[in-house]
Amino acid sequence: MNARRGLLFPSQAIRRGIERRGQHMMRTDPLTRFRALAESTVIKPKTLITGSLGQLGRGLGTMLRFMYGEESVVMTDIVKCDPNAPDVVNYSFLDVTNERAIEEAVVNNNIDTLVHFSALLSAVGEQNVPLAIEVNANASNKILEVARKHRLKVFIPSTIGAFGPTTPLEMTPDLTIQRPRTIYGVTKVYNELLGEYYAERFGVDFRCLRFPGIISATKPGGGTTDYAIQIFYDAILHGHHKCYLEPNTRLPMMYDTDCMAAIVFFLAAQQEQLSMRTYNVTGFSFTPDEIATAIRKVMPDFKITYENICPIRQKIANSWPKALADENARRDWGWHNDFDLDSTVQIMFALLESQIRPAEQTIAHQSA
Ligand SMILES: NC(=O)C1=CN([C@@H]2O[C@H](COP(=O)(O)OP(=O)(O)OC[C@H]3O[C@@H](n4cnc5c(N)ncnc54)[C@H](O)[C@@H]3O)[C@@H](O)[C@H]2O)C=CC1
Ligand SMILES: CC(=O)[C@H](N)C(=O)O
Repeated sequence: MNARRGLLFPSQAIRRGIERRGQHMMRTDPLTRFRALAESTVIKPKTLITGSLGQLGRGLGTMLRFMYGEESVVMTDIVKCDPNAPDVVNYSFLDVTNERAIEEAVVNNNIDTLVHFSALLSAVGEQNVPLAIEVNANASNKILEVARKHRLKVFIPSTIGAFGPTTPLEMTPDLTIQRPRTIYGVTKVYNELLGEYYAERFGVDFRCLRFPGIISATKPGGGTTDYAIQIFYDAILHGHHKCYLEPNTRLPMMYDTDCMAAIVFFLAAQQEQLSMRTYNVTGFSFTPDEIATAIRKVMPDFKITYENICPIRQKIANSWPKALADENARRDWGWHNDFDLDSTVQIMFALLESQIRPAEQTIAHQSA
């Protein structure tokens, strides 16, 4: 499940991704929105990202650099980073289970905003429950304490995994039953409640978005929605994806750039605009059968088969919302998504073709 570690990673930088995203965005205009937001921000944020070498961290680091400059981001994680990785800047080791180390990084870098991405996702969390509690819950106590002491804005993402089988699963609202049955979900509900408590009790500017599965041209970290990324790698490399979920499993998803937009626009919103601290945001919903149909519009011979259903991930997926209601985010701070399923398929093919094909050509050249 930790497939990202040994597999293709976006090599020729996110720079190329940003350019391509930019071309694509000209149609829908978010790049202009990002620029306009940056230009209208008088005091540029200085952000420390934990778990920044994961699926979401590199993209956010790139977006923040693009908006606020090279020195606006400090990227941290516990894994070794390729010194030539063009999408990683100002990188240092930071284990979020160590409160003193978090505090030192904040003080030494004059940080005003913490984005806390470190986590074990839903499937890997089930394989190591004590570690999931340590990283997903106990580390959040430390992050919030540092935020309280140093008066930081703090963003901790939540997830559709914070809901469970007793939640109304069609158009799930912000406030509803939350009885998740995974350790991932339990710790995410804890984060939501603890952050809201710190906001109320100590005035910490805590902000949280419940994301659906995020689709990006970066390898995923061991979740239930990972198939919706792996399917593109498999399509390009093999023309065939063996899906671990059943064909009619409907889940909400969102394209990467919309996820980054949600974070930067939510963080830039004035506190008075926010009627809540934890909002749902979403893109679009589909089943494995439906994404396969969308891929066939680009690759008519693409095949999907359902030979290796994963009982753990299937059970988790069955307990998650099929679609999220996000009208509160839309109303309060102007959230909207720009990407639908078809535009996500198009941009994923464009980005992954440029990652994978040159790598294949290099290998062919070396072995000739
Ligand atoms: N990717 C998705 O579809 C979604 C992600 N989220 C949330 O967004 C956040 C980021 O997710 P991803 O980037 O996908 O996760 P990921 O699994 O790709 O990355 C997590 C990172 O945390 C790091 N980490 C683990 N233990 C650590 C420790 N002790 N100290 C510091 N870093 C540590 C890992 O090395 C890894 O790079 C997570 O909180 C996740 O719950 C929420 C909903 C959807
Ligand atoms: C939706 C998520 O939180 C994540 N992608 C997972 O599947 O665990």
